[in-house]
Amino acid sequence: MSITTFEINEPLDMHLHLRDGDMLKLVGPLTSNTFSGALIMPNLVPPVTTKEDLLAYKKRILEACDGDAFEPYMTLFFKNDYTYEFLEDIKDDIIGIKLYPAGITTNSETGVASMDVEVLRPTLESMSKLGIPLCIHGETNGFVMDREKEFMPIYESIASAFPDLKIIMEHITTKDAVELLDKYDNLHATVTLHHLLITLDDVAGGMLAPHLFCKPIAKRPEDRSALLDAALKAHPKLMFGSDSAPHPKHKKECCGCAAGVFTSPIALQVLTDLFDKYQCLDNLNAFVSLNAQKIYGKNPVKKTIKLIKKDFVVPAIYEFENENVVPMFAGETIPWSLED
Ligand SMILES: NC(=O)N[C@@H](CC(=O)O)C(=O)O
Ligand SMILES: [Zn+2]
Ligand SMILES: [Zn+2]
Repeated sequence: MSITTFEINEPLDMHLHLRDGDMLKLVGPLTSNTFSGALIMPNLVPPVTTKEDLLAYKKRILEACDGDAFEPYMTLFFKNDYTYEFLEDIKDDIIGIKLYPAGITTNSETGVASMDVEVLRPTLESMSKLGIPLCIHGETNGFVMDREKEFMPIYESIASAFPDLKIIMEHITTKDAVELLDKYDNLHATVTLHHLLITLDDVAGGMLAPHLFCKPIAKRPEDRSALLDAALKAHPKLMFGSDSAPHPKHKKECCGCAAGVFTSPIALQVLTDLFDKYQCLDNLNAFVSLNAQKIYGKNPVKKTIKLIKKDFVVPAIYEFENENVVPMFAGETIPWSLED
């Protein structure tokens, strides 16, 4: 008999871009009304690098998510000159520190210039001692389809040099990254919804699909299958991280399209559909909450989201004041809805 209702407890999105200003006011509630918590990326302009900015940003997020039982797990933008004292002082306000190689993705210009372990050693040593997890956007600046694969030796060098440092390979897109997960105890990963669904063909195989363009770019069918296998069995070192990355419509539908797929408002419905199709709904709560709770040692606010197998027509666009954003599956019908 086919399942027609499903419950997700304490859903967590462990990789999320909420932006700021009106965009934050637009997208914040689209996460906070369904998720218990989310790991908030620090790539604002300028990036979040001080305690003052971090706490002020957290306050703006909580205001935007008006009254929802929701916890933003804050991250700091990695700089190689953070002192031990600074990190010790901020450690209880953050869930981790996000490292971007300079210029590799949206608003990462002030990221690190070198991924050499010796160059990064002082900061990583402090983080390791203080128990602060390191989240990484793992791409080189090589050929676009090879950037993540080429980053694997860098993950290996950091994982082996700092065995006590918790490392999260963010938004993995390749079979290589899935395989690396099992090689080092201290390596974990997030995977997005869109990378479980699409390949490069969906982005550029026919008419160009700017709303599916993101970093890292979607890869090959064998990569998608490896990611999907790991997600469907709720591999214990893998967590859901939507990487929902809103950009206004005019920045997506133009020459020089910004990278990022906006999935927050449809993520839980489409994940339910996907896990249902493969008869793996029993593993969905682990993938979307329990694994992250264990990896990060968090005890999220109680929230049960009820889904029903009923068509939902995804809005063509979400708007607030002067901001707007086009979601994945805009204008399409998806088979699962949130219960009203
Ligand atoms: N994923 C993306 O394509 N874009 C993200 C940045 C990132 O997560 O790399 C963004 O902030 O827009
Ligand atoms: Zn990234
Ligand atoms: Zn991201």
